[in-house]
Amino acid sequence: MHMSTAFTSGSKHRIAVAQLRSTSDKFSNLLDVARCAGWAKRDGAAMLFLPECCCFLGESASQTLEEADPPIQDADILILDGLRNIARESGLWISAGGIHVSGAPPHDTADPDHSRVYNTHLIIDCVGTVKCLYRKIHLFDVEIPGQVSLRESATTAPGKAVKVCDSPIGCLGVTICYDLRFPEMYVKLTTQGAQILLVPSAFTIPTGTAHWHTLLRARAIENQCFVIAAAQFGEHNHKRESYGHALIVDPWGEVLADAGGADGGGTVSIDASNLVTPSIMVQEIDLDLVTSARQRIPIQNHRRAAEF
Ligand SMILES: O=C(O)CNC(=O)[C@H](CS)NC(=O)CCC(=O)C(=O)O
Repeated sequence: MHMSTAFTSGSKHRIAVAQLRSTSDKFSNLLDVARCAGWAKRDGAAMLFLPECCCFLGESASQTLEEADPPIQDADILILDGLRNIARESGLWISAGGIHVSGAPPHDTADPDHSRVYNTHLIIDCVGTVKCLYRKIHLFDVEIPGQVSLRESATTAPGKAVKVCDSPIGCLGVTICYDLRFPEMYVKLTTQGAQILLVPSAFTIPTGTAHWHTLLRARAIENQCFVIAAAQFGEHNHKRESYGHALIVDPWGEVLADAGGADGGGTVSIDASNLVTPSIMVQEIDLDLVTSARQRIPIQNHRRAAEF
């Protein structure tokens, strides 16, 4: 079992959670990330959380494949180097909720030219070292007629390993977006010591409107963890728009901060017309709330899954 928090001193930590409108312009996206890091540092945060597609959101499958970062061990990596430099310069730890990394196996091994990417969530420390690399396991292949049509597996190969990562703010359970709908994954992460579940996302508007808050609060309540969900918001290109509502939920299920969306509803902005990207929400979280939620209702001791 992975026990947490060699680094944490005290139970209270300031975090910054970003809401971005990323496009296929990597330099502009990295500038937005750098601005967020500057604000997070100014406001005394220890760690910055970025959404899925934080540095690139493609306009087509072929563009996503062509523009992916090369595998992590290679030298010249535009996005990873940019993120590392931002972490070093700001002294922040960074959760980069999703970047595309090439080198994944093709759909069809008989067609090796058609390779794919891994949708990769990196945890980078304050000196620029990659502390954790998680490859998205559940891929969003969903067709809701007239509303949503996305086939992530056309560009992306699934990962196979769940990951927890120690950090200065606690033990992180590292996931991405659509993983949110698979609760067994979060139980596993919590059993491995996670205190804070990360769900960086680029949710669609119809599915976000119907499910986002409920699913995030459920994962927080049933695992008695904080949930941090950085988010994409707004129009990325003529085909793609995201729901927004970057969220911070405490282990009792209370929404501590909500960045809002086109439907309003945020705790930070008064109304939807005030929403800007990039933006961050800075919030203090207290890990004692994890302990107290687990003392109040000892779910972990009552689990009987092995018996049925
Ligand atoms: O473009 C990329 O490569 C990044 N990947 C995404 O944006 C992914 C797959 S298309 N989006 C989701 O998983 C949305 C899930 C969702 O909206 C839900 O579960 O309802």
